Amino acid sequence: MRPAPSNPGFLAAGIALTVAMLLGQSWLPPRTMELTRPGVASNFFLVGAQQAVEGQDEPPVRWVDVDRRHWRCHYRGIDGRQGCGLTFMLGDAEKGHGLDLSHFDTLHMELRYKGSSPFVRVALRNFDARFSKPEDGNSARMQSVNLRQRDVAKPVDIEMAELTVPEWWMQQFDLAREYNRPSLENVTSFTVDLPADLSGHPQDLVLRSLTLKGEWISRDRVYLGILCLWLLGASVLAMWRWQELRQRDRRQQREIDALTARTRQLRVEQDQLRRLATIDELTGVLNRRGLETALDDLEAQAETLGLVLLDIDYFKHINDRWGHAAGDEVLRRVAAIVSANLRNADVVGRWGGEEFLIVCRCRHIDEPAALADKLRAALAAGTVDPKGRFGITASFGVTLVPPGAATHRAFRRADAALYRAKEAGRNRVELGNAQDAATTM
Ligand SMILES: Nc1nc2c(ncn2[C@@H]2O[C@H](COP(=O)(O)OP(=O)(O)OP(=O)(O)O)[C@@H](O)[C@H]2O)c(=O)[nH]1
Repeated sequence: MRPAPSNPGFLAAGIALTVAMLLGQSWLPPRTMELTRPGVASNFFLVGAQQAVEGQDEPPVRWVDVDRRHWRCHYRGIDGRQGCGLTFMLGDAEKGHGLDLSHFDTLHMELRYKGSSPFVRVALRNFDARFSKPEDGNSARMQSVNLRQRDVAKPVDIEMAELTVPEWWMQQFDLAREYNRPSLENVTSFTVDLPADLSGHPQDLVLRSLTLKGEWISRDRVYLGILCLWLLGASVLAMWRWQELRQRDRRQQREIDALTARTRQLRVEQDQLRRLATIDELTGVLNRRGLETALDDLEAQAETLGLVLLDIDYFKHINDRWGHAAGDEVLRRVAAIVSANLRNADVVGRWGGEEFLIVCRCRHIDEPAALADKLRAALAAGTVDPKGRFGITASFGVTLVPPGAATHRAFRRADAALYRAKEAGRNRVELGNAQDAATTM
């Protein structure tokens, strides 16, 4: 996954985009629609009496030059308000289908007017399917603005928001208020006319241009777009960061798991090494280091201990006669027979060569002495050669370690007793000095 963009980078990009959107909106050329251009309006025609009147050469309302949209009105002998205007039909007005002009803001008009009307009216009709009827052109909502004659002397921009629904139209149709709001979504006609009593005065009008202007994208939409962009950007950034954090979290979790597994493995290996360092590889019982550690622990508990030193008789002879491998096997068997005859709390280890040391908690020398004799009998009776070619015996030196006494001195006594057992003919148990025999708890 690519890294998330930095906050300052994101901010700079957002600001640049915002400025570009605002400038782009104001630099965009305006959206225009020239209503007088051929083909834009579906039709256009004059409004007013266009029939010749008896005794007059010309009709009251007539074209002077239709291509230049130049017309004249002159009502003679007819009082009251008379029509004098030009109407453009938009869309398919007969079916009630007009044009949506809601995106236009202004109407630019160039009109040359000479006449007596103080006002020029600009009006459009919006067909509203809720109440307008195609067969009644007047039922399309009238929306108009009156411009003073001097205001149209030069080109004029009319805001579409200036259009209002005239009172006479509201009264005529008597609709609920919400139907009387101006709207430009379905405009069916556009009219420029004179809202005054024109009788007796000639009116001369040339509509040079009538242009609708608007923005391609309204400022409100640009603001909304900018807001959406910021929200989108912030959401994307937040998601990105969240993903990043999740991935970092997973990565760290994996590292922690790997470290935990490695630590566990190291602990196992350490235990194995510690065990190997204190275990005799050949026999599986403690080695001398293991025995010394066990003795230290037992010594610290300040209890009376019995030491039994075991030495296989004529072991050299076995090696010489049956080979070193047979000697190794004897050592393994002796360790197994001894271990099988001990209590859980007793400790056995190989002190060196063919010599084993047994340590047990006891109250009297009789106890280790009895244990030594039991082992002596077990070894003498046991099968130490798998092929049954020979048997073995062992000699024992037994002594006590009183609470708080040093084991190395006691060990010397046990060794001396073992020596005496060997001297006395082997396959024997000898106790340490007379002091041992007398020691009790
Ligand atoms: N196979 C084998 N032999 C060993 C091992 N360690 C020591 N020995 C042998 O044990 C023999 C001990 O011989 P000695 O000290 O003379 O004792 P012994 O033959 O048992 O005679 P006594 O103790 O007097 O009865 C030596 O030949 C050593 O080489 C071992 O791990 N494996």
